[in-house]
Amino acid sequence: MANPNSLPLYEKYWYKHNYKRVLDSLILILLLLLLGYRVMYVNNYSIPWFIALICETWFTLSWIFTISTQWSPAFIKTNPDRLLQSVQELPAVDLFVTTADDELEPAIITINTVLSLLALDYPSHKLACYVSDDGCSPLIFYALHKASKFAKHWVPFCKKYNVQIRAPFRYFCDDNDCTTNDEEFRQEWLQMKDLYENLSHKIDVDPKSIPSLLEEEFAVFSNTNRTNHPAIIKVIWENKEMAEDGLPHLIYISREKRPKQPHHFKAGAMNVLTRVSGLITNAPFMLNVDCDMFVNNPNIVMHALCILLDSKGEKEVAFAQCPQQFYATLKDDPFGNQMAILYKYLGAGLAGLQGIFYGGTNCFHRRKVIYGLSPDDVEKGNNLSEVELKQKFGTSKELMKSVGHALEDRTYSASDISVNKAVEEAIHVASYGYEYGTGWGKQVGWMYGTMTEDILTGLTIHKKGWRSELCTPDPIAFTGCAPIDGPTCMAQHKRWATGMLEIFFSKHCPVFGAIFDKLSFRQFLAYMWIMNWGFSPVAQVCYACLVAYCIITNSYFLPKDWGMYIPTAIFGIYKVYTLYEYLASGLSIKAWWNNQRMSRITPMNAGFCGFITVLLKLLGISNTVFDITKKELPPSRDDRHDKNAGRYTFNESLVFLPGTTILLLQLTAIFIKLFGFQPQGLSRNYECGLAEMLISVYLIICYWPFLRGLFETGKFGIPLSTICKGATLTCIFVCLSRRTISG
Ligand SMILES: O=c1ccn([C@@H]2O[C@H](COP(=O)(O)OP(=O)(O)O[C@H]3O[C@H](CO)[C@@H](O)[C@H](O)[C@H]3O)[C@@H](O)[C@H]2O)c(=O)[nH]1
Ligand SMILES: [Mn+2]
Repeated sequence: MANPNSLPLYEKYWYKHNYKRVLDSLILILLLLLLGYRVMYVNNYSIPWFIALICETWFTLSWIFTISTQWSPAFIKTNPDRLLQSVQELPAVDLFVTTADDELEPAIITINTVLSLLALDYPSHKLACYVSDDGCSPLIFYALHKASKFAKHWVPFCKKYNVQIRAPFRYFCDDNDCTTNDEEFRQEWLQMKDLYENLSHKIDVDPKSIPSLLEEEFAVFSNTNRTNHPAIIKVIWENKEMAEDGLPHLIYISREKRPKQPHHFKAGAMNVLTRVSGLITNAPFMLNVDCDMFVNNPNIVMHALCILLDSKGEKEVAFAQCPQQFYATLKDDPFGNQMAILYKYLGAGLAGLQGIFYGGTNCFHRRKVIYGLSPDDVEKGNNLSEVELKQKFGTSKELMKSVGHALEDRTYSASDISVNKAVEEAIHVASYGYEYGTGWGKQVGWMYGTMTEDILTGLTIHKKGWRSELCTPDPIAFTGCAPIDGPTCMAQHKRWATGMLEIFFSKHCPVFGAIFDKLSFRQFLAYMWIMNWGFSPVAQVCYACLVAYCIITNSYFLPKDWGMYIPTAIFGIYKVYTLYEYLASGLSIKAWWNNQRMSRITPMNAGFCGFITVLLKLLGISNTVFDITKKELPPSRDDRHDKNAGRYTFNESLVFLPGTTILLLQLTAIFIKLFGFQPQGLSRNYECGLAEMLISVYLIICYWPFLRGLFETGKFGIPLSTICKGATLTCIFVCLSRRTISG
């Protein structure tokens, strides 16, 4: 407990962005004006008019979500030096890492993340690292084994020389040579580099050869495969003496999986981690990271605890989320997925509301909040009866006891813990049947039913009235890898769009949260902003089709007289304004343009497919799955200058079909117009004008990577089958459009 009289452990400051408010409002006024104009003047009750009205109304709503979210940005400053004075004893923190596939998530990446966690600047006996492996991979287990041996040298080295980047692959990457005169350091540095290279060679093995390498340890992995195996929990390293400068416990967990039994993807893995750690260390705080997100600021636990242990924060703040940032990124953000501007404005905007969304990784949670406690319950403590505990948390007596402890803020003392004894019970709570009929995934833990368990879990917490904080120390807390190819970016975005819609069409919909629960109104609008990742693609696709339709049928949907100034002004102001934001953040014009064009490409392909996927799910035709994002080590120095780095790539996936179709449609429309194949005979006032043509050309420019893809082969080309499907859809569209006017 923090001393209530001490100085605040963190303070909040507000940005002054008056110019931004003026521009945001100006665009909103223009959008409303456009809607007004449409209703008053271009009102011809035609289909294009109606579709345009709906799309533009949606764009206006989207803009309201956006400006409300970024209206009052804030940031916080943490004071870790005050922390030690204000608490008697630092609390324990459990560290969770999830991995699920040793091919898409190479073992070397996972162990680097683990090593960076083991080397955190925090008393080691207060930390315990749990790695959940949903792939049940002996390779990951073997690599962790080897990594824990290396850690015995690595962790003291980092602490002795106060190394900042404690993931060895980044520390020893080829831009980072040892250039010091300190001979002792040089020697140790070289030795460490050698040890690390040795480690990476050792784990770079054929997974099939692992059994012989692990011998008796391997017995548990025999006859297992990733979808059919019992729970495996192995203590790889135990800090038996509970030494402050030793190594934290390191525990490997692969929860039980059986064919056809739902396992709820990452959320399921997180719940097993929560239960298993509850039995072993039961720390009041839990940090969770994805396997690629290593620690970039070794002091981060202290910063996060400033928020969570502050006398005010303790009562109000449920979790401290650090931004997702990326290392060794491609220059100028060619895939528009580095999210720098997003965090800067929308992240800060959320920080000024009820709080940042939970992002699935880089987040410090309070265990009791994950166990379902609301701010009102805090004073009361654990008021659950045994029956309720059993109903919510399952039948394990040991677990119920540990939950009771957590809810009452009573922590285990070091002597309570016998890691090996707890493992037996842990295997029980990691079995697939354990959750059956309990509250896991519904009332407590990470929430089920969506591909974006992070947003839903955060929403459930905010709905109870908790707040959250964005923790942005310098240097930044964690960095990970951003996808560097077209298909991976699309798959990731499609999953997000799908997940948002799954939440929206469930009983967890933020609308109910605002009406019946304690979601503040503007936080609700912020959640709508992110839910819109699933809806706005539909409006965008309709608009794009509408443009082509008008050109093909020689009709119009945009104003012809002075009214044309309204959309022109919206477009112009928006472009200049976003460009300014990029330049002011030190980003390039190219980065701005890449993001502009990707904000047309990604939603219209991945987002639109996400929408269709959810539609199919709602109709009961198919179910949604979590496609894991491929993680790659950053390219070496030579490959980085490869001229193809950052070029858009494609694969056979249907996710590229909407974009291909839209491009072909625009090309066909322009062709029809240029060669005069449009139907004639309408009065000039009703004909398709320049404006429709310009939008169509703009879309083609945005789709430049696809246009190139039409003529390329290999991974840079759009597969012929996708082109054929796109062409067929285009023909159907053109024929149907013509029908509407002749018929
Ligand atoms: O069945 C599964 C599937 C995934 N994971 C893990 O979940 C994490 C996130 O998966 P990833 O493929 O890296 O997804 P991203 O798109 O990079 O993840 C973002 O979006 C996810 C929600 O869609 C969040 O869970 C993540 O934290 C957030 O970083 C990884 O560590 C995986 O190993 C599992 O443990 N079990
Ligand atoms: Mn990721």
